Formats: sequence, C-alpha cells, structure tokens
Amino acid sequence: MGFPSPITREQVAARILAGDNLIILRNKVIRVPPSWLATHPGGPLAILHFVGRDATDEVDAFHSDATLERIDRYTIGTVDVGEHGWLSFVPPIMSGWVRRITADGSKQWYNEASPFNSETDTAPSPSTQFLLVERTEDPPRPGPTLETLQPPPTPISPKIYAQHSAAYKVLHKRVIDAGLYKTRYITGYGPEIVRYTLLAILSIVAYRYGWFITSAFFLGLFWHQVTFTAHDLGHVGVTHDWTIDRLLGIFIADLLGGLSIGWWHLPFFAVSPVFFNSLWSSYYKRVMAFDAIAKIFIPIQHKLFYVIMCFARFNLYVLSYTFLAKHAFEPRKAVGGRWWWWGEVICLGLFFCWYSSLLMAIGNWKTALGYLVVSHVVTSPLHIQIVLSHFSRSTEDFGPVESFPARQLRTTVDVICSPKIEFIHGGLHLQVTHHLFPRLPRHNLREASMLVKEFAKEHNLEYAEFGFFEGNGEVRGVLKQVADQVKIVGMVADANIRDALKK
Ligand code: HEM
Repeated sequence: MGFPSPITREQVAARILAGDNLIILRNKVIRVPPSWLATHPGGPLAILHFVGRDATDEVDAFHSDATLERIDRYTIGTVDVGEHGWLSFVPPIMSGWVRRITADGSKQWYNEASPFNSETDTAPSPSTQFLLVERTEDPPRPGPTLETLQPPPTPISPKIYAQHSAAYKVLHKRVIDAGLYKTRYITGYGPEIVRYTLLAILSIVAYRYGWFITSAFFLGLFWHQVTFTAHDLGHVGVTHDWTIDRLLGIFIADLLGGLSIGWWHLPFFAVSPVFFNSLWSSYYKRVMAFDAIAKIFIPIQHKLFYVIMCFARFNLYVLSYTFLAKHAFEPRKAVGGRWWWWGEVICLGLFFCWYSSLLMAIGNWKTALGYLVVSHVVTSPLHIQIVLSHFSRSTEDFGPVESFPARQLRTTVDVICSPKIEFIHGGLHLQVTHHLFPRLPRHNLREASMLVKEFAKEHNLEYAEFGFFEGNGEVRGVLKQVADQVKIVGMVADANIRDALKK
C-alpha cells in the first residue's frame, strides 16, 4: 500500500496527545484500534508501554507470522526514521496518563499517578528511569503535553542502539533459517511426557499404599516439571497456534496445577533502593507501599529468601485468582473470545475438587497438612530459578531509547548446567535467549544461545551466566545490599528524630 507523504514527528505526537495509540514498526506508523487494545492477548499494557516508541524488535519477537501480517493491516502511514532509527517518545502511561471512559461515554485523559524522575544520573537510579508515585494534587493540565512525551536526556548513544537493533534483526533471521522455531515433539517433548507420566504414577502408587508424604513429594516434582511446559504454552511456543497452545495450557496449568495459564508471576522482594519510596504500579494499578510491614521485612529479606520461596506457590494461587476475577467482566478477547476464561475457571474448579478430595481421603488432618506443605515446598526450586534469572541483574531503566536486545541482555542471566540435567531447570536456565526469542521452542534454546553468544561478543554486550550455587549467592547478596540500605535509612531517620528532640 502506498502512502502519500511521511507523517511528521509533530503529527505523530499530536495524534498521541489526541488519544491515538500509535507505535512505530520499521518506518511504518501503526494505529492500534481501541478494539484491539482492550482485547489484545498480550494485554493492553504491553501495547500502551510502546505508544510513540519503535516497537519493531519486541513485536517481531512476540508474534507469529500470521499476527505480524494482521498488525501490518493497521498501518496508517510512514515516518522518516533518520540515520539512527526513530527517536522514541515517552508513552503517556509511563508518565501516569491513561484514557478513561467518562460519565457521558467519551474517552478523556486521566492522570492516575505522578512521574518520579531522579534529578541526578546515578547507577541505581539513572535520569532515564521512569517511576511513578501516587498523585497527591491535581495535574496542572487536563492531559499529557508535548513536553511529557519528550524522552529525558540520556548518556546512552542512539547510534549504538540502532546498530544493536539492526544486528538483532540479522540474528533473528539466523535463528529462523536454522529451523529453530520448529518444535521437537519427539526428541524434545517425548522424554518430557515419559518423565511427567512416571512422576504421576509414582505419586498415585505411593498414595494407594498409604505413603502419603512420598506421594506428596512426587506430586510436587510433577508440578515442578509440568510448569515448564505450561510456561512454553503460555508463550505460544509449542504448536505456535494460540488456540491449541492455550487449550493445552489450561489443561496443564489450571486443571493439573491449580494456577492460571493467563497469569503467573513472582513473589515479591525489594531489589532496588529506589523502592524506599512508595511507588505506583501501572501494572497492578495501585500504590506499592513502602509501609510499616515493608520496613520490618525488607531489612531481613535475605534471611527469609528460602522460607518465602518454599511457600511461593501459594502466592501464585492468590495472583492467579485475582487475575481471573479482574478479567471476569472484561470485553471478549480478540483471540479466544471468552472461552479461555470459562475454560480456566472450570478447570480450576476441577483442580480444587481433585486436590481437596485427595487431602480429605487421607483421613488424618496432620498428615493431610503435611501432604499440602510437602507437595508445595517441593516446587520451590522453580521459584528460586525464576528469581535467579532476573533479580541478580540490573533493575535500572535506561528509558525508551535503549534497544530491545541490549535491555534483554542487560537484565537477564543464564544458569550454567550440563545438558544431561537441564530438564531440572526446564529451559528457564537459558533465560537470556528466552527473553530475546520468547516464542522459541524450549528444546532449541541451547542451540540458539550459541548464536546469541556470538552476537553478544560481536557487539560488546555482556551475556551473563553463572552456576546455580553462585547465582544463589548473587541473589542473596543483592537482597542483603538493599536490606542493609534500608537499615541505614532507618538509622539516619532515628538520628534525625533524636537531634530534633534535643533542639
Ligand atoms: C495492532 C497491534 C497488535 C496486535 C494485533 C497484536 C496481536 C497479538 C496476538 C494475536 C497475540 C497472541 C500471540 C500470537 O498469535 O502471535 C499477541 C501476543 C502478545 N503481544 Fe501483541 N499485538 C499487537 C501489538 C503489540 C505490541 C505493540 C506489543 C508490545 C511490544 C505486543 C506484545 C505482545 C505480547 C507481550 C504478547 C504475549 C506473547 C507471549 O507471552 O509470548 N503486542 N499479540
């Protein structure tokens, strides 16, 4: 399709300020229709955080070819991207602005939070970092302005990031040409299915013989293992068909594991000292308070790490069900309509039936409690693994200018392990490559990681990896660092109060 003349940067900004959700893909301007925003399978926030930005690499990484063609249909024109690519705007949501339906049915800007930028450019809190805090007074204007959209000055070079981005496209092509998007059903998932079946049989047999704690142990191992396949399905990384992967995902995650495939997340720790303020989460739509409870627990978070990890699965239940409750009255998803929601709710109901019958049939509440605890605690290495791959790395935000590959490499780390025992880590140990190519079938990640390592070396980017035990040490180190800083902040505050009282 030909377009008359390129849309100017000012026109793009004006349309965003008027409420259009425009993203830049290569040199094309895509207008995401409001209907897609509400019903997007990856959620509206994924799109809102890319309004005004070049989202080419992210969009290529997250979508199937068929979806990419569909996205292309929403092109409304082209832009001149310049020598170093499109200089991204700051999406309105990152400075606290969202669109809301008013009483008369029209959509207006609403300021849900205030931006909190660091005035100085320090390592833990760069000037490019966009954090939000609770809004305490009415905004001076009824909507975002041209100024709000301008990215803050950054010491990072757009030229270098443009080079990374161009090289990522070449890398992605190499991964595709090497056939790494082809799922290894027999050699990859074959052994997985045998392993899952064996663990399930061991759990059932032990239960039948009355060896309840042994049965709970194998059930925990079963959950630990199947979660990796649920994770693959959540990323549409098995059949690459959203409907089939979602159906399989609902069966495994919801029916067998009691968790929502539409949502799973991490237990919470503070990993950045910037958190010593209460922050507004544009994801949870609430203030993440640095309150009295946080002040008690954060100073000892490194000591509680493994204890919390043991019970992390309970947190996943809470978050899963909250997610489904919030989506109960949402519009139909563009893919999957509403059946995905009903499928999840019904399968979760069935999960509670089979698991609670299992506990009740034990006939002794102490053993039943032991069964509940053991089956959940055994899954804890999975949670530790997820934390390792993310929390020991940088949490700084270099703003919308940083390229996708540079950000993914900077914020993720691999856990080194022999291919013979990698089923224990279930592919999540190759997190760097997974974050660069989320739809890539898990059993091809090792081969792809070789190409990513070459890419990182060529572009002077760090491909971080550590051993499992070293990684545990790193994470506890980060948690302790932040804990110590909270203690210091507390001591300074106490000294100030004492001084004030003396005066
Ligand atoms: C008109 C624009 C868009 C359309 C029509 C669209 C459509 C879709 C569809 C159909 C899926 C399901 C997976 C698939 O079938 O490929 C999906 C998933 C997803 N999309 Fe989009 N999308 C759009 C824009 C974006 C943008 C700008 C982002 C942000 C970078 C984004 C991020 C995601 C994510 C994170 C997922 C989940 C994938 C995963 O968990 O692996 N999408 N999208």
